[in-house]
Amino acid sequence: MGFHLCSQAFHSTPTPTHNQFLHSISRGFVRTRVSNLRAMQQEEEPKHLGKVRVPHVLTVAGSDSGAGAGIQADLKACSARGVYCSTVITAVTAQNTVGVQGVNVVAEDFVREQLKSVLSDMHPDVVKTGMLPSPGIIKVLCQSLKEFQVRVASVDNTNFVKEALVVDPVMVSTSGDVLAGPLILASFREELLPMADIVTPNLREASALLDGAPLQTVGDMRSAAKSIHDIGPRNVLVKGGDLPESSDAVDVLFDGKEFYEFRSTRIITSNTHGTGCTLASSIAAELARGSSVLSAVKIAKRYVGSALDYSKDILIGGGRQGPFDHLMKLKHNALPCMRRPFDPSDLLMYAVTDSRMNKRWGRSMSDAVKAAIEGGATIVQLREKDTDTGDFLEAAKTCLEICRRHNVPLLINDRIDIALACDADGVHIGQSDMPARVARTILGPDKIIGISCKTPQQAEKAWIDGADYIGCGGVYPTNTKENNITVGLDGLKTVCLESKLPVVAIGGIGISNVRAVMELGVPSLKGVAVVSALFDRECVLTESRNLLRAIMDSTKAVK
Ligand SMILES: Nc1ncnc2c1ncn2[C@@H]1O[C@H](COP(=O)(O)OP(=O)(O)OP(=O)(O)O)[C@@H](O)[C@H]1O
Ligand SMILES: Cc1ncc(CO)c(N)n1
Ligand SMILES: [Mg+2]
Repeated sequence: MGFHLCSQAFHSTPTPTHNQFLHSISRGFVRTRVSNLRAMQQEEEPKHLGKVRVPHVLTVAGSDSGAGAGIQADLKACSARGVYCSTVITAVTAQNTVGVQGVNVVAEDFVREQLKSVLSDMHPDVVKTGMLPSPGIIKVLCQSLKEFQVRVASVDNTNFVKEALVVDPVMVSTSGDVLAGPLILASFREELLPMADIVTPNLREASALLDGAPLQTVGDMRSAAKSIHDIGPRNVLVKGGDLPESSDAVDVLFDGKEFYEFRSTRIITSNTHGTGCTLASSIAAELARGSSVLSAVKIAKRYVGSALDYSKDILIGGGRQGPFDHLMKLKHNALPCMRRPFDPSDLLMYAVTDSRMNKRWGRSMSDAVKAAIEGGATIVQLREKDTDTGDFLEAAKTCLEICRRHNVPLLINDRIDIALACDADGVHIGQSDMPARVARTILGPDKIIGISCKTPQQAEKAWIDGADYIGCGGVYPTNTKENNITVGLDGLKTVCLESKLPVVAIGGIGISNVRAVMELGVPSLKGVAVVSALFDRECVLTESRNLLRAIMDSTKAVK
């Protein structure tokens, strides 16, 4: 009740919006005129100065308690595509991987109130509809769209356009559950479809919208698309996810003139719950970002295919049809050995690989890594300057398995692409590589970033840019790096004293001089990084054991 009292504020006539402005202008000028208007609004309202308007989809759909389809799928798909998503909920379903156990329809007046709240204030670029459980709710929706003058701009397949209406005529899900009965067919046909820029029925829904004859071939999908187009929507996409005996997942688009077939390899998986909602909301997201219908469908289909492929082997629920992972993140976090946060003491004995040395001694990258870890390496960096990218990636995946088994972090030198592709724990970058701040944005908040620094100024910048540690050197002359200036023990000490980040010393360090380095005794100095001392030797395991002992002895001596 409290909410209803508060909502009084909304009951005044809405102020003129850019929708009303758009209403008065002709097709084709939409893009420029919208931006002019936005500029005008920003001039009038200084509070908008310096702010950016983000692409925005409003979804009008049902909630799925299992969160694979419906509103939840729409939110995740839009977020994955970098688009804001507001939500008007039409029904709450009790649903899981087994099926739909119950449906609670939201009162028409309250659907109207939600629509008013969003449309009077937030101006979405695209409205996408999903489950509309009653003819009354469809009526309310169509009235609100008209009242707030949504969908007054036109979409054609060449211009960039905003303000589109995407209708996913949810009736029967892939699991066979009926989400909206035949009563709503007439409302779809008579009221909503004629307003739609694109409608996206699956096979059963396309058949229900027509004469009920089942669709069994791509030819049937084409004729259905054409007949549904006659009802009024500008574009029809008939989805073939459920086409029997098809090795491809084929969707057919008809724009009133041409047919387009979108084919992708069918992913063999039972995690397909919500593919339809996801496809429609990602089409809406791409339209909101300014794509044409054709490229929106192409990108959305590619996105659904990648998410299904990524999610093939995830297990959620015990039913026939599981959800998939829209953000493509879950699997990484579920590996048998959970990743732990970076701990500066990981820097104690830091092993850096070198492909030329491994070649010289006839060992693979993964054999070298395994021996170093078994000898006590506390962190590993793959530094492969002359290995082909494909081979590097495969070797990195193998090394990562070894590292995870031993709970040792694995970093990649320079190659952020390789680190992302194999989901390594982080990267180590130099002063002339990708700027650390950009690397942090790409890699996200969790990955470890280390930066090579020779001066206190560089160490300060590394801290500001969000690095986790710095590597300081060369401490001694080394031949693993050409033209490298040697900073010496004094240079190392100066940087360590100033650095707010933990430091690992690097450059020409081995069993003979490690004591001199560790005996500097500066608290930020956490360990030594070594290349030749481990890998340019006959037995990596023995060298690692001996070096670790020397490091431990010298740290004890300091204490
Ligand atoms: N196994 C699969 N592999 C690849 N793409 C698929 C697969 N299943 C569905 N798709 C694609 O997913 C999109 C949605 O199609 P689908 O026919 O499954 O919709 P839907 O039945 O409305 O979905 P749902 O009811 O499960 O939400 C289409 O682009 C389709 O080609
Ligand atoms: C709430 C809801 N909307 C749509 C679908 C279609 O998959 C579903 N299963 N549940
Ligand atoms: Mg399906």
